[in-house]
Amino acid sequence: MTLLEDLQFRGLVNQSTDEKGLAELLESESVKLYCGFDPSGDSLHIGHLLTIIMLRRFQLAGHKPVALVGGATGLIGDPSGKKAERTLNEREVVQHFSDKIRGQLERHLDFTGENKATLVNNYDWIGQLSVIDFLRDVGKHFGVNYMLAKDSVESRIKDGISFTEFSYQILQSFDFYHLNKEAGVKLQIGGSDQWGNITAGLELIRRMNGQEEGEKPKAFGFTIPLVTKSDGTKFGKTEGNAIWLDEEKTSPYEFYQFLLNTEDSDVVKFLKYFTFLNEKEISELEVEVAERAHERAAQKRLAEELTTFVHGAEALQSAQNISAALFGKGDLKELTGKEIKEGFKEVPSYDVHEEEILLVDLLVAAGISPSKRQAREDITNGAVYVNGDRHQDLEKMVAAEDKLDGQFTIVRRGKKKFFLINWAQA
Ligand SMILES: N[C@@H](Cc1ccc(O)cc1)C(=O)O
Repeated sequence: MTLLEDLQFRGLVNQSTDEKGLAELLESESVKLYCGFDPSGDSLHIGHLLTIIMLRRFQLAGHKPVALVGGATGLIGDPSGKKAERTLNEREVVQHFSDKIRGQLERHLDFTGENKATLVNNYDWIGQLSVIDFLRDVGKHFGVNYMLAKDSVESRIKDGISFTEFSYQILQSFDFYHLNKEAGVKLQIGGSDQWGNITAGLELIRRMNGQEEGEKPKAFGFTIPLVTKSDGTKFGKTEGNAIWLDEEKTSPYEFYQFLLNTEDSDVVKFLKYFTFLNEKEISELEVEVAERAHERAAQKRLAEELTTFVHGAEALQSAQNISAALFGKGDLKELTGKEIKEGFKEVPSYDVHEEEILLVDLLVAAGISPSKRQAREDITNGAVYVNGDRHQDLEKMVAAEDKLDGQFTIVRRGKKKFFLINWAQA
């Protein structure tokens, strides 16, 4: 299978310029391709992951990915796919975001070997551009009508768009021209909302090179589809929060659980999009979904592959330990302090300042049982677990031997109400 055939199989081809020409090019040489990431936040999210993985796919097929950090374009703001004008971030903030994004790209791409990835920042060339040069040398090639007809602009005319965001497409076009001329980049890829900016860049390359319309193109554009879910809700969010690649913002455990919870109706598509499993492996998992959906083999594989890709094998192991301890046969007492913190981030917690405390008193103080009477009843009924062990003794003291990692005790009431007890350092 050629790279493009593989991408077709995965459903990853949204739009492409001159598909036949591109197919020929990709089969005949090692092609430099780029994708840009604007620093509009301090982390990339799971939506960006698809384009990062795309760069990897090209790289594995022998091509050379260039990841661009939009140090300059991030100061302007891409109107593509946005319903309203953005507020500009301070320069220092964009600088800080750029550093973060660059670090993430460095983690997820491969910078070794013959067709190693490279990183660039468009501030390095756009930052130098004088307004006179920009308007004379670049702006002259853009017709205002052409610019107005782009979706990103057209959809905003009614509610208003600043000259700043209106001009964004010229900057991204200039990047493509610059990278084509200076580094031999022949292909730009991006999400489906980037089609307008990418084709504007191709037009600029053609004009700057004095080519006629219809002449053999010097460069190509390619977009991947927007990730959609069968239930119509937005992909990449849980309870309104985005799934970030930064482990401080979304822990590997949360990331793992997010993928594990993929619907049966989406999981095969996501395996195709996000993993490097081949056609045969994917169709085997497809059979699993159809015949033994409750075992969630496909979801497990998806979660494993992606957690490893983003956070590494050790983090996957941790995420699985936490999941087992919380939902399965795992042992809470085997968890490290870090794993406990990750796994119990969302459960109610309570700080104890004493060295030890009577279990009955703890249940009341921490609000686990509503009254002392109820607390006694809960214990004698066998509804109370300390670190996974049931305790029915009303005299039970929670003390040193119940402190996990010297710091935590996990109390459970009933089937799945967890509470985290923090032993405050004396
Ligand atoms: N406009 C792209 C990012 C980008 C920036 C500069 C480029 O040259 C290319 C792409 C986005 O918002 O996702």
